[in-house]
This record gives sequence, structure tokens and C-alpha cells, in this order.
Amino acid sequence: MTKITKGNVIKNLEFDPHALACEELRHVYRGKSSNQLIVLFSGFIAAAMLAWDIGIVYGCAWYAWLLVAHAWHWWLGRLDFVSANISAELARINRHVMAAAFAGLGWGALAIALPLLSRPSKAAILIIMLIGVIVALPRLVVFLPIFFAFAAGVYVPLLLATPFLDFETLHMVMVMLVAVGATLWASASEIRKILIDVLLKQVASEQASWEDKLTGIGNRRSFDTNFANQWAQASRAKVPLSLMMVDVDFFKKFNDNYGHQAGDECLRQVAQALDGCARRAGDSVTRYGGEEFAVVLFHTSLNEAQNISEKMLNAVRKLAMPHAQSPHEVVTISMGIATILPTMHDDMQHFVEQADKCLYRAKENGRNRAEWQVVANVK
Ligand SMILES: Nc1nc2c(ncn2[C@@H]2O[C@H](COP(=O)(O)OP(=O)(O)OP(=O)(O)O)[C@@H](O)[C@H]2O)c(=O)[nH]1
Repeated sequence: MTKITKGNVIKNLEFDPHALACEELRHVYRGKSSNQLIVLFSGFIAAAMLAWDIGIVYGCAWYAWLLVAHAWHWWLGRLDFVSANISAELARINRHVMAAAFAGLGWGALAIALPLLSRPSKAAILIIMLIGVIVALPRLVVFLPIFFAFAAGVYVPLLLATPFLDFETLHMVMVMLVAVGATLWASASEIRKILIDVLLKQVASEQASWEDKLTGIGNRRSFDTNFANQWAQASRAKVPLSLMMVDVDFFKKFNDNYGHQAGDECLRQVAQALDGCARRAGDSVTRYGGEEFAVVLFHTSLNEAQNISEKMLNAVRKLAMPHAQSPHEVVTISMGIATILPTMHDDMQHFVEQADKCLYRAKENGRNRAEWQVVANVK
């Protein structure tokens, strides 16, 4: 049953959000040399203002600090996320957090110089601080400890400097803080969208690997996993398990006569018809291969399985797909049913072979029918 198969897909999904975040970070850090140029250029302007208003030594010292802190920060940013295993690299992450704090402090230190600067320099430096933070936010917000370290580096000196600022500068700082807040909000929601997008893509590709593309029901991989699970559960609960092997009759002739496209459409319709007859929780209809399907029925006796097989035979006949090369004149199926009260010592493969043998008997006995067998326990 499609529903159950999807349930298994979600259950079997091995998704590691941490690895995903790392992958995102690598993506964000990759090819962002424009950010580095912005920091270099805006840092240079700010250094020139400091040099002009306070002295060349201060300007150069500040610029050197900014460059060293950012170089360290970028270097670690590239190294840390080469491996997706963040938890194994805690020490390196701590270094990265420190580097982010130093890079942030580079900008925050400008706030300490604000009371000593002329009005145009103040305005320019606040704008530059704003640009620096805006450029850094989208990258840093992905990984919160790094973001907080950077933000603390910028804002703690700014807050400490506020008692020494005049009214006009305070206003400018307020405007800058509002702009930074808005940017933070916008970039956080943008990154959330990116993360959700990556997550959905991963879920879709994982699901695709369990689904048969042509018919939309579970594929052979899904059958193998689901059958082993149902077998284990039935043996633990000591309840019967039935397996049906289903094959479309004279399908080669159908293909030859009506073409491969019509053959595909026929398989789709048969799959949906079978799926519609096995809707109990624990039922699963999968494509076993080619024009063969497998139906696993949990906690289902032979009697119940026979009833379901009758419904399936009818449902496929009712599709009324013309088949000129069949004695039944429409597309029909043959079914082999095996039922067992399984134990963990039984041979699952032997059980599948018994269902297959029943299917061949159904073919030999005229097709468009089901044959069955209760399988004794085989150690
Ligand atoms: N259109 C289509 N044909 C497929 C697909 N998978 C397998 N087939 C065809 O299914 C046919 C199976 O033929 P056979 O195994 O000889 O069985 P049959 O003709 O159904 O004969 P019986 O089983 O004895 O009734 C082959 O011609 C395959 O090419 C598919 O995905 N699409």
C-alpha cells in the first residue's frame, strides 16, 4: 500500500540536521570573495577616518587588527566545514567562535573612538559598521555560537561607549541598531527558507529511492525492507503472514501488440487496482520487478488472503483493458499466495519461493486465477 510504504520511507529516513547545517555553511562560505573585498575596502575607509581625526598610528593599528582577525576568521571558516562531522571537531569550532569574536571586536572597537571623531566621520563609520554587520549576518546566523561571538564583539564596545556619546551620535547609533535588527530578521528568515528547501529536497530524494517511478507504489528495495519488518513483527506477535506474488498475464504479447507506452500505462493501472484492494494498516503492495508485484499482508490468514485475491482479480478484470492476444480478451493477472505463521528461525527466502511456485501453478492452470499454499515452518 502506498501509504504504508511512505510511512516506512519516513521511518527509514536517516537525516542528520547537523550535517545539513554544515553543508549549508560550506555553501555559504564558498565563493564569497566579494564579502572579503567589502571588508577590506570599508575597513580601509574607516581606518583613513581614524587616521585623519585621531592619528595615523591609531588608524594603521586598527586596520592591522581588523585584517588579522578577519583573515583568521575566514581561514577557520573554510577549514571547519570541510568535514560534515561538527561534533568531532569541537576544538576547532571553539577557535572559530573566538576568531568571530575578534573579527566582531575589530568593528566594535570603532565605537570606542566615536566620541573623538568629527561628525562626518561618525556618520561614515556608523554606516560602515552597519555594512560590515549586514555583510556578515547571513553567513554567521547559520551557526549561532559564531553569530553571537561576532555580535558581542561589535555591540559590547558600542554599548559601553554610549554613556560617552552626545545626543546626536546616540540617535545615529539607534538608527544603525534598528537597521541591523531588520537585517538580522530578514537574513534569518531567508536562511530558514534555504534550510527547509534543502531538507525537502533530501526527503524527496530519499523517498524517490523507495518508490517505483513508473507506478508510484513501493519498489523492490521497499519490498525487501518492509517484508523483513513484517516477518519479524509477525513472528514476535505469533500471527500469520501472507505473501502474494502477482504477475500480469501475457504481458509480453500485450507490449508487442499495443506498444511499450500502453504496457507502462497497463502496469500503472494494475498497480493502482492492487493497491486499492489492500488498504489495511500493515498491507503493502510493491513492484517486485518487471510486470510482477508483491503484496505483503500482515496478520492475515490464508482465508482472508484468498478473499483479498478475489477482490484483486476482479479489480484488474474491471479495468477492462482490451488484450486481443489473451483468451480472456482483457488484461488479467495470476496470483500465488503463501501463508505462514513465521518464527525468526524460518527461511524467508524459502517462503518467497513457495509463493512463486503457487504463481507458476496459477499460470499453468489457465491464468486469471490464484493458487495458494500454507507453508510449514522450515528451520
Ligand atoms: N511496458 C513495460 N513492459 C515491461 C516492463 N517491465 C517488464 N516488461 C515486459 O514484460 C514482459 C514480461 O514477459 P514474460 O516474462 O514473458 O511474461 P508474460 O508475457 O506476461 O507471460 P506470462 O507471465 O506467462 O503470462 C517482457 O516483455 C518485458 O519486456 C515495464 O516497465 N514496462
